Amino acid sequence: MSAATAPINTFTITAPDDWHIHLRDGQALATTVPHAAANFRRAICMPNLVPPVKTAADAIAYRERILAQVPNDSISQQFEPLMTLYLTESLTAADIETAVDSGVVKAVKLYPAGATTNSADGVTNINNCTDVFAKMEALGLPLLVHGEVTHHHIDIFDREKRFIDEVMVNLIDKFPKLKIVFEHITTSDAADFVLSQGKNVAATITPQHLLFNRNHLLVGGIKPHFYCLPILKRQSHQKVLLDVATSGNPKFFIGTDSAPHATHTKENACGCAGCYSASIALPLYAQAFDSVGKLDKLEGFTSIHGAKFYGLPINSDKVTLVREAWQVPEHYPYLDGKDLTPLMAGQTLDWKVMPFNLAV
Ligand SMILES: NC(=O)N[C@@H](CC(=O)O)C(=O)O
Ligand SMILES: [Zn+2]
Ligand SMILES: [Zn+2]
Repeated sequence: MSAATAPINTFTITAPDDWHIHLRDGQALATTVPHAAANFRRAICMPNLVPPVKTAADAIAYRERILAQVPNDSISQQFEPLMTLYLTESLTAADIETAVDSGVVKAVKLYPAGATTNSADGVTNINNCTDVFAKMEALGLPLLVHGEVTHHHIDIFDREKRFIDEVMVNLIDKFPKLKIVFEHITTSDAADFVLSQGKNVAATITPQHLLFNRNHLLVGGIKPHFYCLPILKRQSHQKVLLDVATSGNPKFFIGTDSAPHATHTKENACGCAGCYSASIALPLYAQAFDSVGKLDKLEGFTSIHGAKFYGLPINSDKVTLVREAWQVPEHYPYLDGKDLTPLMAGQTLDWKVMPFNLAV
């Protein structure tokens, strides 16, 4: 075999961040924070707690609860939780100023009411948020969007596309300079839409939407651990997501959407939406990029593009990935005597993050 075709077996990249994670609260933090802190230097922490993170004061208090669970080792100690506010129709422009002044709030999250887990307090009429959007646009505070319409008559597989047509287009029309992250995009429509917009519009992509499609969820029996929102789409969409993620375009970056739900709430007649991936996300992304021969584009996606979009410095330290097969744990302890089943539980992955013991 010539040197040019020899597979890469170990490589080192700038330490990654996660621009979309759910750490939950209370006892859940004892499981989720060590995984996040071992694998990411910074993480945008989603505000869909019960009750949600609605004010700068809530965000400051939540940040302290997260920091209290960061392990003592030198890698984890670098972990910086970046906080978000949950957009409600009662949030005001003054609240946005307070949030920016706090220094801990880095974005505001828009959940259409009823679109996903803990979104009941979200936005019903986006026109009630114009003052908030104007202030965010003026101050450069990003709006993070769960982009799905919620009308009962719209097919679940069409909800992202309909959101683009019915909401995103108008939003950008009214606030052309607003920084927007279209979170966890799942369709070629969303990828094309982001590509067609200016630099202020970017997108996160989860590992599951790069590696899987709806066949993985539904063929040969229903697989609740592949169920998340927005739902996995057909393979043609997966392919486009993989194309844009591995293209080197800075509009697309990591956002694991790691979203823990206790095993019994997913393996259930009415199973919760969300895949837990914080402990395995980097190997999963490596696997996805490797599958199309684009490992050289991984670092931009995991460690550079997001920081630049948020106007934050690039991490100065590095992580090493090694090509070595290992088995994902069947579960992790979670909450009081419950457990948490990660994505790919019991399956073999090709890549390990070093130091391995810390990461998983
Ligand atoms: N992605 C999911 O399926 N679930 C997330 C919510 C979200 O990000 O939409 C959760 O909080 O469980
Ligand atoms: Zn979401
Ligand atoms: Zn999410």
